[in-house]
Amino acid sequence: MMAQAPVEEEDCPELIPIEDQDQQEAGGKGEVEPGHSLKIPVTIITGYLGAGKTTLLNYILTEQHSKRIAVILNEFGEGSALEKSLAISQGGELYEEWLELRNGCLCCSVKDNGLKAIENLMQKKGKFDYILLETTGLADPGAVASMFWVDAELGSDIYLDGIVSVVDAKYGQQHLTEEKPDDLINEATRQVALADLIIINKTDLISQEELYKIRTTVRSINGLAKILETQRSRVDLAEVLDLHAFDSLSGKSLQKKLQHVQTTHRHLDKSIVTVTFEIVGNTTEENLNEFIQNLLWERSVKDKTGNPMEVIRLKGLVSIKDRSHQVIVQGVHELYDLEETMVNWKEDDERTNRLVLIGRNLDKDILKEVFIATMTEKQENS
Ligand SMILES: Nc1nc2c(ncn2[C@@H]2O[C@H](COP(=O)(O)OP(=O)(O)OP(=O)(O)O)[C@@H](O)[C@H]2O)c(=O)[nH]1
Ligand SMILES: [Zn+2]
Repeated sequence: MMAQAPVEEEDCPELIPIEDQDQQEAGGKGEVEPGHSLKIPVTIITGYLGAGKTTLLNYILTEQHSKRIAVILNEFGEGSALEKSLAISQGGELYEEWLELRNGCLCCSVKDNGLKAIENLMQKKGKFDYILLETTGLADPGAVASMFWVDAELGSDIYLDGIVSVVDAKYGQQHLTEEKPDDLINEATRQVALADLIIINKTDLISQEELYKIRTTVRSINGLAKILETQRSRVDLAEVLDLHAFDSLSGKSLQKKLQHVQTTHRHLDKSIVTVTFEIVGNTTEENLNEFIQNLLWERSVKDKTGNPMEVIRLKGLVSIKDRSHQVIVQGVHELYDLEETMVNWKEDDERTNRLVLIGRNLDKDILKEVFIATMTEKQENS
């Protein structure tokens, strides 16, 4: 599975074992559940060709001195290249090591091998504190994300922290509106739709008006992600790292965010949009699973003209009957996950379900109806 390039041992400093205790106390802020901090976050950095992904990586590596970061340049989907370059920063130093991954199929076979390769590397070199993964400009980050989004029960040492999407301020508009054959969603749009954080980079190259335009386009696709504007991908690292976008730790912040989701009405039926709704009451785990599976797996939920709704990303906080805590719902492509948050419903709280869906052919009214129907149907039965 794993092959090393000839130049290795002499050039590469060995990683020093982490002083677990100190590290956790320094970085943990006490809000991390036990066990969780032992896992290593992976941030996926995506964005169209030349948008500024590598610039962002380099910026993070030079700014960040307290963490040992492994950088993975992911060439999935680029020809038949099986080798992945891996650079590890230790106090700013960079060195390279080649990993060979079999990546015949993007979604499935890479999944295990990719993780295994990183885990092997950790065994050999000691643990990293953080993993940054740059996808190619044409990658579908959803496929890459599913590779890392594995259940805690599977015992992986790694967890998906967030998806960061870099948008080229100058050419982004063009990339995002490009039409693909066969009604496919273009890569740039998919990358924006899936992002937890969007960085509009190269703002030095455009006017205020153009900036407004690209920001509006980005926002209309993804109404949930935070948007930053940068030159040379210079960002506040706290905005990029440790987002916990995929786990229950984001429960509190998501609650706030969900109240400020921006949704736009667009007439182009092919466009990717963000839809959000809130329904008062309780659902059950069974109902909720059914609702999500109908959307993501069966594709049986249709819009007014009979087109199946296509969901790229799904997020929500829901109230499940007889559960004291709010439950977070996460979906990327066909993968989804329900997880109890640490936020509990107070006695006099009104129990509600707030969902955000990003995708195409999404009709809010129909979605609401379907959600409500599933709730009441089962209530009658029980
Ligand atoms: N003018 C300007 N140029 C930038 C900025 N950020 C990055 N660049 C330049 O844009 C080019 C592409 O940047 P990269 O960071 O390599 O972009 P990338 O997304 O990693 O590109 P690929 O991996 O090839 O898809 C480089 O020449 C950068 O120096 C910026 O804010 N303004
Ligand atoms: Zn790059």
